[in-house]
Amino acid sequence: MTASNQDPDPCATPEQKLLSVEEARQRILDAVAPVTGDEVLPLRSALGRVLAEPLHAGIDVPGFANSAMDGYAVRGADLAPDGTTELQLTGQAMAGAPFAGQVEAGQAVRIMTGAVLPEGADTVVMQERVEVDGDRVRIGAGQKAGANVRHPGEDIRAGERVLEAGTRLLPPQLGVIASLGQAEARVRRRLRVAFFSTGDELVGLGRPLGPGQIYDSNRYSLHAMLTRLGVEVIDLGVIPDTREAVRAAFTDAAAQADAVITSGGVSVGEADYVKETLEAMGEVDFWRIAMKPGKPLAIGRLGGARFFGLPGNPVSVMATFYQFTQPALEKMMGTTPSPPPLLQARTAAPLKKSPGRLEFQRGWMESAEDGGLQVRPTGGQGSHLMTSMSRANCFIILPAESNGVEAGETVQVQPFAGLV
Ligand SMILES: Nc1nc2c(c(=O)[nH]1)N[C@H]1C(S)=C(S)[C@@H](COP(=O)(O)OP(=O)(O)OC[C@H]3O[C@@H](n4cnc5c(N)ncnc54)[C@H](O)[C@@H]3O)O[C@H]1N2
Ligand code: MOO
Repeated sequence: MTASNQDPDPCATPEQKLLSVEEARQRILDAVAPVTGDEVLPLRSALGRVLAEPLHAGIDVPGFANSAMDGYAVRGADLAPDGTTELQLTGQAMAGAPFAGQVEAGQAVRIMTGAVLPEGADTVVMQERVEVDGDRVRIGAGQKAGANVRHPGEDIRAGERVLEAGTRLLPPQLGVIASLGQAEARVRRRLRVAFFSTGDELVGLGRPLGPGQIYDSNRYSLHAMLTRLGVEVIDLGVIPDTREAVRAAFTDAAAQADAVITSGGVSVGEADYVKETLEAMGEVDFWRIAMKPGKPLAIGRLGGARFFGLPGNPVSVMATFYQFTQPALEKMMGTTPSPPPLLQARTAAPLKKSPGRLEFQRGWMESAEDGGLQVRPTGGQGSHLMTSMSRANCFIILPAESNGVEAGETVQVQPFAGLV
């Protein structure tokens, strides 16, 4: 927090009231609703989809009492509390091939993990605790009656509501549904999201750059974020900067999508056709948010579709998508937005910041030697500098009023990714 950290914020406009990130997120969430429509899908096609109705169990899981260990099924009452117990081996129970008889007093049955617990037995002694000599089984002292048995319905009871409507079907949920023997799930229809880029400086990949031109990279990061979110991606390409082309693109997008996303053209620059067309065709608000990157944002409606006009700078696109668009799209998909948890980490390097806007700096967090979390910035923090984003695994979130952080101070971090 030295004076040298207080570089002036080039985007600071103190005369204007900026919306807080929290207020903007809440307003956007309040404005959207889940889309209607569902379909039945085989489980293998349902990854990432949202359950349209609660899922009830048709069977108990486990369906029968079974062994948690490879060992010997016995009657607990036979186990001598202080000495060795000697029993007679009378058969075997394999997973999928139950023992047909009954375990009587003084008897034991060889049993494998997952095999049905034979009638009469209520306990499994793991084989490491047992000596076998022909058909004699000797069990050491200290084995507990009732041990190593998995009970019917211990995980799921028939009739129970196992998953709520709105649950995202990820690997654990698909595993649970499969354990119930259900081959299909009723899920919400896929959300349709159209997006395109505008700007005469933008060139598609693989073409040579003319003077003042840049490659259209935002459409690729947007495509990737939308694909990971699990929506139907409608990529309308780069739209030329003419009134007719922009109008046609918006009409096309609104006709086929639930949400339309653009990047660029939402700040105070010379009026381009995006702003003009939006105002003519829909209801759109241009907001200024107290965050960096990502101050300007256009939010509204275009025909039946929701509109998200993200700022053009490449890091701003990603930061505003993660903070605003993703939660809104998740709500439209019928699920509850689940932002990554906010963690505390010690910064390994000083972090520059001017007071004014909440900042989402890009960082790399990892476990420190003392077991805590440590984070360091990944490079230049300008909203046009994508390499610092590409080397990061988290945002370092610095409060609006902060004027920088010294190495060793604790900061808030938000990881980019969870487990698949
Ligand atoms: N006088 C002011 N100027 C700016 C302000 C301000 O408050 N007053 N805000 C700045 C901030 S913050 C941002 S963010 C940008 C946002 O501007 P726009 O959303 O209008 O975006 P553009 O001007 O169209 O583009 C900004 C920047 O991003 C590049 N860009 C645009 N599209 C793409 C794309 N598809 N792929 C890669 N890069 C793209 C574009 O070339 C510009 O460099 O405004 C500041 N200015
Ligand atoms: O806020 Mo802008 O999005 O810094 O570049």
